[in-house]
Amino acid sequence: MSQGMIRQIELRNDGQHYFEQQQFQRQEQGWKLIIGTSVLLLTLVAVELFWFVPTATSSSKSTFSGFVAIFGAIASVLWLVAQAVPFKVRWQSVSVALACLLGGGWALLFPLLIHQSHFLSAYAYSDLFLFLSVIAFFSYRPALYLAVVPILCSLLVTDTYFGYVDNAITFLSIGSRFIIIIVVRECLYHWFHASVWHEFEEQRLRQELASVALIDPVTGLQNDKHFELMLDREIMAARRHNSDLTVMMINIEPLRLYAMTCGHQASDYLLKRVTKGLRRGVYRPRDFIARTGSSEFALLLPDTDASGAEIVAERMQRHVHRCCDMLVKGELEQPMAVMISIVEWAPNMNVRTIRRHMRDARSQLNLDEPQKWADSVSCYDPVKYH
Ligand SMILES: Nc1nc2c(ncn2[C@@H]2O[C@H](COP(=O)(O)OP(=O)(O)OP(=O)(O)O)[C@@H](O)[C@H]2O)c(=O)[nH]1
Repeated sequence: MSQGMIRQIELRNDGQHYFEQQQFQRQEQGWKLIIGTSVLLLTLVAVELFWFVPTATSSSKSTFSGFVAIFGAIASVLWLVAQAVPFKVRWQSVSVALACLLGGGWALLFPLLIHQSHFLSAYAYSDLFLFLSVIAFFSYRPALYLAVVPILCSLLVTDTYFGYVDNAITFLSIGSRFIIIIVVRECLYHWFHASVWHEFEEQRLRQELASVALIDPVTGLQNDKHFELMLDREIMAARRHNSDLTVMMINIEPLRLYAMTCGHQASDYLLKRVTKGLRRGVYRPRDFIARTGSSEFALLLPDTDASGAEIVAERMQRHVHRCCDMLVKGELEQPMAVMISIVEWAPNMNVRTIRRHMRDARSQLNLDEPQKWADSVSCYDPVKYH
């Protein structure tokens, strides 16, 4: 879960990119829907033509069979090509090709069947195909129009040519179908757009919350939870590369006394000054500082042994004093004390043992006795302690 969370934070998409991704996915579902619809409708036509229409001539049956064979073969080849090309190309050019083929195929089949067998169910099937094309291709306008316009034209041509209904009514019905297609497409598109943006915002918020949950709100440093994640990561890296790793624990007093005397606002300000001092004390980008308790900080120093860590510790003490001494002296009798314990990692240590050593090192500092507070840098030796 922890690795996943970090990866999620790193993966910051912008909204437009996320929207396009969703459109690609929607398009892929659309092809499946429209191919399934075509197969179903052709099966229905076949069943009706071969078993239920007495007027069906043998030439119309063979026209239909030949047509289905050619149509099916082209659609299958196109589908196979679609699987081989990159997703983005597939989404646009293959959608257009597939829509053109399916719409054109229906538009051609439809007048042929009516002409040869007076197969009037074709009207209902064409309307069903129109309706499902709108649902399938609404997220990509060119594909939608290439699927529906040929069928609308063939309805118009068939009716006008064969004179099934009055011309004016034909134009009116085709026009109204077209208006319905545009309106339904716009509604679906706006609904899709709104829901994708809503989802994106939700995802962004979740990422933000996850990152906030790893940061201490007062100092802006990473918190104890994040420190543990990083400690785990750095232990794995040190083990893999056979390199040094040092963990430093920094207790700063009298932070609690300062908070009790001067209030929380002043104490927050002092904490920010302490943070500034700590940040100035480290130079390497991989060094990781966290606030692990109310007056306790921890520092991870990859590729650094205990003697290197001592150099960093003394530098940190200097910077913290420079940033905070004036502030503390003005309010308290007690001088500022920066007490640092260093734990050097050894290959037999994991997060739990390091944590335990950190606790032991802390207990050696006599933090409960203010008269003993003074600047110190000590290297914790687990062997000596136990
Ligand atoms: N992790 C870490 N180690 C440091 C830092 N500064 C000093 N050290 C350690 O102290 C040793 C001696 O430090 P320096 O006297 O500055 O010499 P250096 O080798 O030029 O240090 P770098 O420029 O940090 O490589 C280094 O080899 C490190 O082990 C620091 O900011 N971060």
